[in-house]
Amino acid sequence: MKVKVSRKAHFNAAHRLYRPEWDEAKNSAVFGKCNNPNYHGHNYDLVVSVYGEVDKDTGFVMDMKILKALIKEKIEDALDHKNLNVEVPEFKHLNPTAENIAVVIWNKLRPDIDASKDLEVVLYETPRNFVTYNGK
Ligand SMILES: Nc1nc2c(c(=O)[nH]1)N=C([C@H](O)[C@H](O)COP(=O)(O)OP(=O)(O)OP(=O)(O)O)CN2
Ligand SMILES: [Zn+2]
Repeated sequence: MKVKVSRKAHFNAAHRLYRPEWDEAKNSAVFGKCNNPNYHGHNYDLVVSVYGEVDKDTGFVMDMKILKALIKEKIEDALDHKNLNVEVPEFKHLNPTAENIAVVIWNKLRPDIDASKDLEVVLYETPRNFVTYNGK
């Protein structure tokens, strides 16, 4: 029997969407207000889901206590109240779009989730804009 278990998390962070090799006119045309050189912030909501067999002895797919601690250590401590472009190494040369942030989060969590389980990350950049990544 397979079940999906999910844990919500939250962080806020600043970012700027731009490509340094493009001039200001092109960055402005493509990224609009998200290209503000003084950055801007979002309250990101995150849903991390693990899908797999329910263990017969524990009744768990994965212990939520462990998932909670993992998200805190690997994601919230690394991203919360940070300027993503300036302070988070993964975005030094990677545009911190919602898509790219979701992929970075998935890659940070994957090594600590049992290989027999599927991992999915849903990241809300605004209450109405959200992206999903499952490693495929
Ligand atoms: N495919 C993507 N498109 C956009 C991204 C992104 O990460 N991936 N990011 C942005 C901006 O950073 C930001 O999300 C602003 O988006 P916008 O739709 O303008 O949202 P609002 O601030 O108006 O807030 P809503 O609550 O969603 O209306 C843009 N595009
Ligand atoms: Zn933004």
